[in-house]
Amino acid sequence: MFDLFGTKLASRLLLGTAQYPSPAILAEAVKASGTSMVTVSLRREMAGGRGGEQFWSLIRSLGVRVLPNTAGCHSVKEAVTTAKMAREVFGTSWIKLEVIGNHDTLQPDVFGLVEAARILCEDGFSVFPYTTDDLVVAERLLEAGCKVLMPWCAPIGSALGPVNIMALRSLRGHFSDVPLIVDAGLGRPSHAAIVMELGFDAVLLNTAVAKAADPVGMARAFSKAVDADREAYGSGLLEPRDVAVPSTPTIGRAVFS
Ligand SMILES: CC(=O)[C@@H](O)[C@H](O)COP(=O)(O)O
Repeated sequence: MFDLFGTKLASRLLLGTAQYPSPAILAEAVKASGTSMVTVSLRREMAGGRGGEQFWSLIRSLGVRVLPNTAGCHSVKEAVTTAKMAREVFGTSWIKLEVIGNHDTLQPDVFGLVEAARILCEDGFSVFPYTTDDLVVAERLLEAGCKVLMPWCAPIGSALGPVNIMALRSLRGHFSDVPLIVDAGLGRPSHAAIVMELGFDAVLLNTAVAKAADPVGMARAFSKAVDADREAYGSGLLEPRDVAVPSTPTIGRAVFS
């Protein structure tokens, strides 16, 4: 069980809902993933007119928690306004906060992110900030009132996997009591396995499942990797070493005369 703001989530895999080949495949992938929470972009779906309404009813029918996000927002004002609209539409004060700072890398504007996070936390939101793996930014977000952090492991949609393991390990080491969810850049189940073995609490991903040849199979594969490597982390992984250590006993050798 994964505890977030006093809410218990059965799965440590969070799933995005964009870019699936069809609504039916999205629904099947969500089921196969066993996820307890999906994220939806308020701006993208509201722009969809009637299609948007159908999308909302599909999401509601999945029976999982919804984490609205501010994807597509490039300023503090846009992000704060979108978060407030999401609170009304979904009846939740949980918000995945994105303030994009660069068009090419889609990396967060960390200055705007901290400012928007402060405004929303003061307004009673539970803010899930999509951030970089920068330690100082993480400290500022916590000071702003965030109780959970969502660092990227690589740019959104890149499928590169964890490109800076040292930074991720450092975040985990510094914030042992803060729920840490890797968000964005995961391309394969083995990438999710790596971050779960580092002790991250959960992962959020979208593109790797939605754009797979078989999104349903890939959702299931990610789910297994997340579960397996959370259990591995909790079971005490061996530290690698440079020297050989015999794994069979060296006493009681047979004596030949
Ligand atoms: C779905 C969502 O919120 C994305 O912004 C998220 O960051 C996922 O990234 P990937 O598509 O790289 O998994």
